[in-house]
Amino acid sequence: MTRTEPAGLPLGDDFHLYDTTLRDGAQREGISYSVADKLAVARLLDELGVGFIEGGWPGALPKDTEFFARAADGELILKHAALVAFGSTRKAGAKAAEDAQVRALLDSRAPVVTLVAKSDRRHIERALRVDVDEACAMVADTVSFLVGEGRRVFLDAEHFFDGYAFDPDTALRVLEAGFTAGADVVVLCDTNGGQLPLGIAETVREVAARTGFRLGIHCQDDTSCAVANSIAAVQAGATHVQCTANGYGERAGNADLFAVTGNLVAKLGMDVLPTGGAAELTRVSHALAEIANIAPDTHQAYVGSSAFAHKAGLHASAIKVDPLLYNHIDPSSVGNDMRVLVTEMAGRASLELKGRELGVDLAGRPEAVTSVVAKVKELEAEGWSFEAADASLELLLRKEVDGLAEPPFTLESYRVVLDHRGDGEVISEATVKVHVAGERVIATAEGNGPVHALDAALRKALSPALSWLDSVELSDYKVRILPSHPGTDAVTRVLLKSSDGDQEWTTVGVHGSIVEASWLALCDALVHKSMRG
Ligand SMILES: CC(=O)SCCNC(=O)CCNC(=O)[C@H](O)C(C)(C)COP(=O)(O)OP(=O)(O)OC[C@H]1O[C@@H](n2cnc3c(N)ncnc32)[C@H](O)[C@@H]1OP(=O)(O)O
Ligand SMILES: CC(=O)C(=O)O
Repeated sequence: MTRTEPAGLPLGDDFHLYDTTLRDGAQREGISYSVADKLAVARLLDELGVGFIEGGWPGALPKDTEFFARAADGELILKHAALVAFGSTRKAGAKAAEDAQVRALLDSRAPVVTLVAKSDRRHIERALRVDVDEACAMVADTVSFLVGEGRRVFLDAEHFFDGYAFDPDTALRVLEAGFTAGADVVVLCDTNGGQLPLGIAETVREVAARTGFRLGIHCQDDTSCAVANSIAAVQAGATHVQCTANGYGERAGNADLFAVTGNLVAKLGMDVLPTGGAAELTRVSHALAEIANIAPDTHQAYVGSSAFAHKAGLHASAIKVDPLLYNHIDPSSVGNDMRVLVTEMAGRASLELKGRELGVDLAGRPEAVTSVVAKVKELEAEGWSFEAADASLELLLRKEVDGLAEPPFTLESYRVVLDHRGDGEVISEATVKVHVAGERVIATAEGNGPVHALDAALRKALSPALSWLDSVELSDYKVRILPSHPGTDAVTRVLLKSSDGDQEWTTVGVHGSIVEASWLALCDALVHKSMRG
């Protein structure tokens, strides 16, 4: 097969890790990147070491036009990646050289252009409203024009898998039109995301055998198989894989860059990132979630904060022997950490591992371990939850193991009243009576709610004696009402996150009253701080 070679651009790269967060990822409902966001995303992806960053569609979206202009004017210096402009082939019946959208791709000054082309005959005839000859001419004309202008061109064959199943000859003719005109890679797209891995692998293998073209893969996630489909395509011979950060994308999203990369590196042994890049996966995933303003998915494979969190006691007992017995990889190889959760599902091994993490020496203390495990199970049955409240768990553990030092204060009583005034304002007032530094102190304070008032009164009572108190702030407060079991009342669980500027710690309180549940969590927070110093 003869073809026009792109002028002066490298073709020797064996495998392409291609990111389209800034174009296809931005098609996710709820994402709207500013130009500054786009530049920040591109810098992070480049730091990670992807080979190609698709920056958007210049000429179609003003923000994307500006992004490419600012990038080319020096605001984006890429060390690893090449910047890619995305756009469609020329319009039917026109000339590529005169098509405004095609010219905008050149004007973007991006060294690489990815063109989207329809390869399903039904789309060609019904959406483009042209015949297959004209569809192929649109591809060939646009590719050869851009290659002639010195651009490296990739061709995204939209709806390829559906189109190939419906009419393989048409689908292959579109690929051939692109490849012979000089496209470096023809990318088989599962645009509707309806494929499954075995079918993808079979088609990729068959197309590779029939054409000999360099193939890429682009999978949407409508069957929740985009990552599996992408990996299957690579195993079947694709050497260019398109993904988006955290799987952001139209509808159900795209293949997640972090899972795809994790699999390529850890499972297939492919060096698709520069040295040290894999260990950056978790950091970059979270940083990109921050820019997209989407909370990270804690259960995301490889990079989620729960991806290596173990709750089951049986897992912990094996992990104690060797962490790899229950982890599919070393979490640090992708920049993540293993965590052991102590809950009602814990066994002795879970607590021993947690003890190591918290710095509590449990060696030679089997009775204490057994007793704390039993206590945790008992409390969790009543509605307590320690998996997110390490500080309360540590207090429980230390009390059993070495007996806690004297708490910094003891409570004699507290009282909270709610005052609904004539003008509609609701004020809470709390009085606490505590013993601190050998004295009995009574303090009263107001707050905008009962817990706020109680916290304020306690601080007023304690701060003359406890110098560190002012540094402690409540940084998060979560309340959950737990449904009652037959014959019991509902209980309230409060999780309190505290911070002293250096560290954060979480405590838990459970009671039928939200005020008492909050008080228990608040006391644990202060006792924990005084113990840690
Ligand atoms: C599978 C994907 O995700 S591909 C990426 C899709 N991304 C986007 O669509 C986001 C950016 N899109 C846009 O800003 C606009 O849709 C634009 C600027 C591209 C086009 O806007 P408009 O000119 O108003 O046209 P509209 O969006 O209604 O329709 C698209 C036109 O492109 C044509 N078209 C669609 N695909 C192709 C293609 N591969 N090659 C050439 N023309 C195409 C359609 O037939 C239609 O032509 P018509 O106007 O003659 O009916
Ligand atoms: C190109 C693309 O985004 C798709 O076919 O899904």
